[in-house]
Amino acid sequence: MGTREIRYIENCTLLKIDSQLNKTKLRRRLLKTRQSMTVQEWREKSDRISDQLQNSPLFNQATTILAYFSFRQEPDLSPLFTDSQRRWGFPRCVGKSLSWHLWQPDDVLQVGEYGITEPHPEAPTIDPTEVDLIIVPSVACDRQGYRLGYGGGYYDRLLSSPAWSKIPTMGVIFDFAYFSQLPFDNWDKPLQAIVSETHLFTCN
Ligand SMILES: Nc1nc2c(c(=O)[nH]1)N(C=O)[C@@H](CNc1ccc(C(=O)N[C@@H](CCC(=O)O)C(=O)O)cc1)CN2
Ligand SMILES: Nc1ncnc2c1ncn2[C@@H]1O[C@H](COP(=O)(O)OP(=O)(O)OP(=O)(O)O)[C@@H](O)[C@H]1O
Repeated sequence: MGTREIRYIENCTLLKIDSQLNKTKLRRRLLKTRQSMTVQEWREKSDRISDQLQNSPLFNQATTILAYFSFRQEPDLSPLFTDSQRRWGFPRCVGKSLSWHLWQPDDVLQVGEYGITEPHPEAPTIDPTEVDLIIVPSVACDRQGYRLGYGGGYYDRLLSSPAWSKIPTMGVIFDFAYFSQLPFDNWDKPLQAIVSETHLFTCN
């Protein structure tokens, strides 16, 4: 291999490390901002996000929706989960993957890995062919639909697998976490839409 190729590979490696460092720094800053919201501000903004969702065609056309239980002051969409016209699925962390289970109000919940609320492992599982929409919890999103998560790669892996990759995805954030451009890596898969308390963005 010539010097030029070696330099190219070194530069790619450096760019990759740099993007990871930037992601880590940005993640830390945004999580701090999110957790500095008062509970009242969090409740009000979360409810406005639920209203925005209910105005979106992707949401209105969906019967089976994958969502999440709010953790670390993520937008709390739980008022929507009582809508009995829809089927709601929630994730359990199983090793490096997510397993998806149906959940209805009054079904038992438990605390899983990372302290996140999860459905019971024996709750009925959901197959990707049944899913109309994946609501993706995000630390930040950008105009192109790129997303910053907690760094576990769970949604990156899910959305890169053929069975799941065709399902429409919608990122959920508060306005302060919307950017024109986030650092991204070659494994990141852009989202189709993003919802915040004031906007419903369709990504290119
Ligand atoms: N509400 C909710 N549920 C979710 C997700 C989410 O983003 N939100 N996930 C979306 O993926 C999965 C959980 N992913 C997570 C990944 C990492 C950490 C975490 O605490 N990481 C440590 C660093 C760990 C390390 O360095 O290895 C940290 O941030 O301190 C938490 C959740 C599944 N369930
Ligand atoms: N398709 C994939 N297959 C295998 N590993 C992957 C894949 N996508 C991402 N990863 C791994 O996951 C790790 C986390 O990636 P990244 O920092 O982009 O996470 P994130 O998007 O913030 O997290 P999450 O998806 O859990 O919310 C990376 O170390 C990466 O190597």
